Amino acid sequence: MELMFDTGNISQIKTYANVFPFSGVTTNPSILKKEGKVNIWDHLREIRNIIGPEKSLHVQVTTDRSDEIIKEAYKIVQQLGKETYIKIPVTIEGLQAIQFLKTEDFHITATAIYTMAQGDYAILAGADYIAPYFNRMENINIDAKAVIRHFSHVIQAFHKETKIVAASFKNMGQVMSAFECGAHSATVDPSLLADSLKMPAIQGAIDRFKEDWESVYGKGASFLNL
Ligand SMILES: O=P(O)(O)OC[C@H]1O[C@](O)(CO)[C@@H](O)[C@@H]1O
Repeated sequence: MELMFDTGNISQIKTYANVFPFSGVTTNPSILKKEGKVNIWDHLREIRNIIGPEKSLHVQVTTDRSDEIIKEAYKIVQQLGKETYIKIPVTIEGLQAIQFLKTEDFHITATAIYTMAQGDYAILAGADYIAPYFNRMENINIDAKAVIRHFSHVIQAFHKETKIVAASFKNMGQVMSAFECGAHSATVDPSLLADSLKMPAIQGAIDRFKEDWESVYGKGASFLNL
């Protein structure tokens, strides 16, 4: 089970990097748009520096033709390191690029996945991760859970190495459902993760512990001053 941060925001990554046990950072052009017209290589290098060498960084290509996608992949690894995951939408051109890049030992995250067929092609092409779009599938009445269960079954039944990084979440219920259906990983906006710890019931329980403790040992008492 893995959690990834679905953000390109430096301060958000810094804030939550020491809070959540995360495995990597995923970006796409829409996520990076939110940062404005930054120097993109400096920005992505800074993300890499913050998360360190062990965690994965997923960067999406911005072109459509397979030859351009391949060139972009080379440029991305030249700028950010060979361990960078190249995110490629599963289209005819994208699939062609994925197959080629796997022969060159690139790390690939196949993305923009709405259907079982798209994911299956990417698994067969040797993608390291496939990213099914949970919320976007639900928005158009595709059964996201069935799609993820299908990928999980295919990967296990045919002994494939591909991992499912479920993506496009609008609430934590969707994230938990994705894991229950067999996703290995989920990429989530860190503020959604933080919100899941801010429930009034959690704070209520903590307040009660404090109240009980202080009723015996006095206000402000803790193991530090007893
Ligand atoms: O529907 P949304 O929130 O735009 O999400 C699209 C998803 O696509 C991805 O690019 C897939 O990895 C994620 O970064 C993102 O979660």
